[in-house]
Formats: sequence, C-alpha cells, structure tokens
Amino acid sequence: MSALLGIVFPVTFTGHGQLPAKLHSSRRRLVVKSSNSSSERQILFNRIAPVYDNLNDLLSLGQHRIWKNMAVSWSGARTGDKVLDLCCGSGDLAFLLSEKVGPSGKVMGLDFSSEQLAVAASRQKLRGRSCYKCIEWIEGDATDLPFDDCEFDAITMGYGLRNVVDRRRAMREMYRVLKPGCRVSILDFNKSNQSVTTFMQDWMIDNIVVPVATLYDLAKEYEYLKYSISEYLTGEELETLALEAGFSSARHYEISGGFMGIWSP
Ligand SMILES: C[S@@+](CC[C@H](N)C(=O)[O-])C[C@H]1O[C@@H](n2cnc3c(N)ncnc32)[C@H](O)[C@@H]1O
Repeated sequence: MSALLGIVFPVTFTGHGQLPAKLHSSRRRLVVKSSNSSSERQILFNRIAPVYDNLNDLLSLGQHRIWKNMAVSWSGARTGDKVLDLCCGSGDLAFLLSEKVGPSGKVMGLDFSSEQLAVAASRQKLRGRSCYKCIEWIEGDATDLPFDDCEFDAITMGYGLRNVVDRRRAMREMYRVLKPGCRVSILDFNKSNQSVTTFMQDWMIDNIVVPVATLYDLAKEYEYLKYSISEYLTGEELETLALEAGFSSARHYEISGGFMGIWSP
C-alpha cells in the first residue's frame, strides 16, 4: 500500500513546543473504504499486518525501499542520535534509522497497531546486526506522544500522516518532541493538483492494487488507499500545516514521477 510506481512524496520540516487522546484496540471487523475514524484505521492496519511487507514489495516493485532510504537520509539522523519513527508499522524506516544512529544511538518506533508492531518485533529478532538492538517498539498514538519535550534529534514518518485522523495534532506533537534545529522527514503518497497524476493513481489502485489485494482477501482494506489519498493534503497544504504547528520552515518537493517532497532550510 505504501508505494506505487513513484507516486509518493516525502516532506521534511525543521523547527523545534505540546499536547494529549487514547485509542483502545478493538476486534470489531469494521473496515470500509472511507474509513475515517482512528479505531477503524487501527483495525484496518491490524488486519493487513501479516501481508503488508510482501504487498509493498510487490506493488512498488521494490521501489519503496529506495524512497524510505531517502526519507531517512533527509531526516539528518546521525551516529549516537535518539530518533523517532512515527507510524512505524512493520519497522522499515526504524531499521534504516538504526543503521544510521548505530548501537550508541536509540530508535523509538511508535504505532497504534499491535499487529504491525508484532511483525516489527519478529523481524528485529531475525536480524543479526548490533544496531538493530537499539530499536524499541511502542504502542501509542501519533497524536498523543508518550515523550518529553525536545527529546529527539530527528523524526521520520513513512506513509503515516495520511492515515492519521487529526494531522494538525500529530504535527504539533512532532514539533513538541523534536529538539530545536532538528528535522522531521515525512514520506507519503502525493495528493497532486494534476488531474493526469490523480487519474493514474486511481487507475493503478483500481486495476493493480485492489485486484492484487483481493488475492489476500483484503480488497476493501486496499480500496481505502484511494480514499485516503483523495482526502489527504497537497504539498502546499502540508507546508502550511507544518508552519502552523510552529516549524520555522517547511518544504515539499515532488519526486519520482514528479511527486516526492523534501524540506529545505
Ligand atoms: C501505511 S502504514 C506505514 C508503515 C511504515 N511506516 C511503512 O512505511 O511501511 C501506516 C501506519 O500508520 C499507523 N497509524 C495510523 N494512524 C496512527 C496513529 N494515529 N498513531 C499511531 N499509528 C498510526 C498504522 O497502524 C500503520 O501501521
């Protein structure tokens, strides 16, 4: 779900702030394409957890790995840093971050899906390098972070913000827990102003993503992708959101077919 033929875009923000809501797991089978409550989305991501990684590789032809590497580079994470990966899912960006910060650093991977975190933890066990031991998985809500002010040297978020119901609050939380002068790097699908791009995105979701997901009995869950992009923010709107949250600057670039974003000082 995260990546599809280059139709993604990260945006990074700097700056240096506060806030709090709680979510509870539910076993209800409630997944709809216009899923627009946090608990519905939590259920959705729990359900897709067992196949999420395989589908990412399949649907992006492996390209999501390149984009995630870029997002981690843009975060500016360095050896020994304490960093946060929000909406970490099965942990791709957290693993990449741990390679940057090394065993002397610390990576916190936070997500509200216990099933995604279980996949992340089992992947961690299978990995031998010492740097992976510096990752801690935390079940929590991106809009109510269980961290102190100014705790992190860098924050990443891959394909997360689009799925967060209260994005304004999530952005303010990122601002609060980030140290002054440090950077947030956000990677996601682009909500384009170009009708051709939107048409291509919709076409690929309808004709490639959903049919493939149907093979895993996850059609409805992946139909949600189209909805989530349509109600996401454009690059300009994301920049405004970051500035309103207190960040000193924010820059969104489209890449990969014209749709990826990066912060510039
Ligand atoms: C598309 S997945 C991305 C996972 C991973 N970052 C990646 O790039 O592969 C989105 C993740 O965001 C999580 N998520 C959505 N809203 C959240 C929130 N409010 N708080 C914490 N996690 C959230 C979901 O549980 C899911 O694991």
